[in-house]
Amino acid sequence: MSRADVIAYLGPEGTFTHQVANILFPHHHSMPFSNIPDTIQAITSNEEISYAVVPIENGIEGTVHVTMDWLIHHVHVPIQGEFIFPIHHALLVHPSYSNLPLTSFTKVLSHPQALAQCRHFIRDHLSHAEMVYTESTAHAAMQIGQQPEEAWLAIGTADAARLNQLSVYKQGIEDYENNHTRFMVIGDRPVNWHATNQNEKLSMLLTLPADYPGALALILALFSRKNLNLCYIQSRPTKTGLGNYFFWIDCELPADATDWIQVITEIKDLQCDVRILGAYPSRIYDQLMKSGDGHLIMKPIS
Ligand SMILES: O=C(O)C(=O)Cc1ccccc1
Repeated sequence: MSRADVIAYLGPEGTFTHQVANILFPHHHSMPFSNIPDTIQAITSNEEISYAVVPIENGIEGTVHVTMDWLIHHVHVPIQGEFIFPIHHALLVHPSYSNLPLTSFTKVLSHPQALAQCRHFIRDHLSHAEMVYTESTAHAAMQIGQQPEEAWLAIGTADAARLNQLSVYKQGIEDYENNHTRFMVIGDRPVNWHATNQNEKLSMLLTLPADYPGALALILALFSRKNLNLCYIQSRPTKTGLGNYFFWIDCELPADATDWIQVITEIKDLQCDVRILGAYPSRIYDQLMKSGDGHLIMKPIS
């Protein structure tokens, strides 16, 4: 199998990331990894893997810190694309317990992001149950499927219910209706998403010079001067000491944007360290279209 054939995703089968990998790469083989660091690391450690798909940000719970930190500190492989996907959580149960009231369940298992996105539901209906964090939602589904003697619940996808012979106790338990997660595609080669302009977003990591009052404000003004729209900014610890941060910044790149290279030069002139994390296309699930063979494909941008 050649390097370009396999997509790494946060597994096991039936995770949200698996759904995204199938939509983005319908003709590729995919391979599950048991946690986010292993999924990202697979790009450098496993020759078969050409891209890794991982969640990075959610509209309710915010940044997936482990993804961001792994890309900052451990694997220097560029971002090649982003995909925004709607997230609807289902409450999953072993079929023998599907008629029990919620008060009978002693544990609710899921990925920390999923539990956090359903916090209101859990507070209102499952405050008596112990919350158990798992590496992924499908991992939680698998665990309750393997322990039929326990009255436990999992939060995850309806796919995970089917794959683990579970029932859906309740659908759509996320706290807010408009729940989307941003997934990143990491790899060494650009993706081919039928775009006329491949680079629509730019991600970078900045380290501000020490003792330079107003450095961040000056940098943000440089983007503004070139009319580059910032869409995300997040500070993350450098892990070298309290108070030391990297700034992860995303900006939009309009079709005619050539100014960004100049902005980077100007940022560096302020004694700032800049690492480009990727210049890449961004796609939204709701704007996909069906191809001739029934697969969802990326619409060409106009
Ligand atoms: O655990 C999963 O299914 C994942 O793909 C991670 C995740 C968890 C919750 C929302 C979006 C992605």
